[in-house]
Amino acid sequence: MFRIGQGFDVHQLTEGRPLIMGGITIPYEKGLMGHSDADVLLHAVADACLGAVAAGDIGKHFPDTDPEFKDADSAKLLQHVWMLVKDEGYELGNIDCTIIAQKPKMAPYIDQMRERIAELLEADTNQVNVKATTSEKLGFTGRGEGIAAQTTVLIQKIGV
Ligand SMILES: Nc1ccn([C@@H]2O[C@H](COP(=O)(O)O)[C@@H](O)[C@H]2O)c(=O)n1
Ligand SMILES: C[C@@]1(CO)OP(=O)(O)OP(=O)(O)OC[C@H]1O
Repeated sequence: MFRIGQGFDVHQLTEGRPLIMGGITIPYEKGLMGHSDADVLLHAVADACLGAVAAGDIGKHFPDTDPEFKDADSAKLLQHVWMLVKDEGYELGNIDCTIIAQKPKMAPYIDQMRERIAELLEADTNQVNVKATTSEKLGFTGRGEGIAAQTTVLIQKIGV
């Protein structure tokens, strides 16, 4: 049995914060603003996983009004989400992610992100794809005001 989920997230770029994408810190003059570490890619992955098991979204599980999640490591949030998926009896089929960012260039860091996401989802790197696109200087991503990420995940029932 298969289930599919999709996730989408946006965070604003600001000075004075590290840029963390897919669990990897990327050298850049700005970082993403948020209650947590604002890892927009891991948030989209977590939302896709929650969607696949009809378990709501990360705001429901980790409210941004809760001081416990202030500056939270999004990798830890995703590990918690993945435990919920596993508890339902599923493993990863595959996951495909898109980062929408005018800058910085993500290409040099894509494989590290794939490896980290695979580790968090207890899967092989070849089950994880991460890609990046600009929005051709259009809209908030194109103006460099923020970064968006979207994800589609397929999970499959273990042993079926
Ligand atoms: N932040 C980004 C955006 C894009 N890339 C890579 O560049 C390719 C071309 O991007 P277009 O938006 O012009 O289609 C894209 O396919 C990515 O490989 C990137 O590394 N980082
Ligand atoms: C992750 C959480 C919780 O710290 O906060 P943010 O980092 O602001 O992220 P967002 O994607 O806006 O929503 C989920 C939040 O509840």
